[in-house]
Amino acid sequence: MATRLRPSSKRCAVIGGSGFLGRHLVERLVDKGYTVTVFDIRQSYTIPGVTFHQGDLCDKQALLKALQDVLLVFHCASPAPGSDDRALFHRVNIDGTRTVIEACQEAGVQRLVLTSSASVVFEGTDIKNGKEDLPYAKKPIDYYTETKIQQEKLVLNACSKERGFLTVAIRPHGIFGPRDPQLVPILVDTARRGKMKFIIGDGSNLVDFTFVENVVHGHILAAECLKAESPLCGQAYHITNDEPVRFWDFMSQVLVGLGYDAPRYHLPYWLVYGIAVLLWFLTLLLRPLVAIKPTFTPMRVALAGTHHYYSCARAKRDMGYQPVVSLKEAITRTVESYPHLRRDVLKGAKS
Ligand SMILES: NC(=O)C1=CN([C@@H]2O[C@H](COP(=O)(O)OP(=O)(O)OC[C@H]3O[C@@H](n4cnc5c(N)ncnc54)[C@H](O)[C@@H]3O)[C@@H](O)[C@H]2O)C=CC1
Ligand SMILES: CC(C)=CCC[C@@H](C)[C@H]1CC[C@H]2C3=C(CC[C@]12C)[C@@]1(C)CCC(=O)C[C@@H]1CC3
Repeated sequence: MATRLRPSSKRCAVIGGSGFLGRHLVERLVDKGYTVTVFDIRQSYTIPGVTFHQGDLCDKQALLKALQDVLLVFHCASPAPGSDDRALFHRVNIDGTRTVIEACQEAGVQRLVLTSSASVVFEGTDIKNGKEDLPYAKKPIDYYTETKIQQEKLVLNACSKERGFLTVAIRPHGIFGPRDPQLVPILVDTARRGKMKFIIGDGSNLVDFTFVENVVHGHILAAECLKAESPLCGQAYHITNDEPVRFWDFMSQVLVGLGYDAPRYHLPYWLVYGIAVLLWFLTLLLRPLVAIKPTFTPMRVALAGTHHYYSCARAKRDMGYQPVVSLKEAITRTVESYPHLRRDVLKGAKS
């Protein structure tokens, strides 16, 4: 008679494993000796030993196939925050997460680690050293964030010691690092279009930017500490670099590192915010006629002009979290990883 081997605790699945964070997570898990299955709607790379399942997380049957013999699941899939497709956010982040939970429970998964976001408590006004007990935003800054709130609630409420299904949510903030398709590319594109000359507000607002390897470290620690008797069950944890930095200093360091000028001229915060809101209304009105994507959305202006940094004391206390890469080293490594976005290289390519 064939005997079925017990699933190994070092076998895991990463839903969204083809994305920026997901791929870094997969690489670290492989380094640490995990056997990894990736589930994603696209496959963007190959790594020996990593199995890929291409599918939509809203498809329970496809998920069930990928989750066979898996005891630990990381869920870091989401549509990109820049999308304005509300139906897609709802379908993937809310309905899809419900499907992920059901599939995990049916497949006998024991631990689910969700990548949430620190922005679930952000309403566009200052947050200084915010703790996890801040209430969810009543008026989330955009629809993406609204669906991240619902997603986090679904995952945390599904935690059940009785059923042997444990869940935890990691709330990173401002993830950056090599291969990030958002932060540095948006910044460089804005600079190249001559729109990075201005500092919104007085430039003193502190923000968390978190190096991707620290976010990965937080996820793996959470997975390894998530046990029935641990305080992590059904809880959310901020994971940051624990080094809040002036938003405009961070932007300037990246820009100057890539050969661009740092922004210099100040504009009043409320003026820019007001213009962004007006532009947003205009794009809504004109949507049936033309699709415009403004650089200055209210959300981006709020992110650029307010304090938003979070305490990771809870993660330090409950899982012994400490960032593994300092902000200084993280910025250097990130800048070095984008040689193709350097001003001299892009200029050379044009001429
Ligand atoms: N990048 C950031 O600064 C922050 C990101 N987060 C969260 O971290 C997670 C990962 O973000 P990133 O790696 O930056 O995004 P990403 O866009 O690089 O990766 C997301 C992945 O999810 C996959 N995906 C999307 N819809 C899917 C579906 N229906 N079925 C299967 N796979 C699907 C995509 O193909 C992609 O590979 C997301 O949940 C995001 O909300 C939270 C805070 C900050
Ligand atoms: C800490 C945190 C949550 C960062 C989020 C990352 C992105 C939302 C930022 C990456 C590049 C930023 C950026 C702006 C806003 C925020 C980002 C998109 C501006 C549009 C703000 C207004 C400007 O003057 C230009 C900026 C370009 C870069």
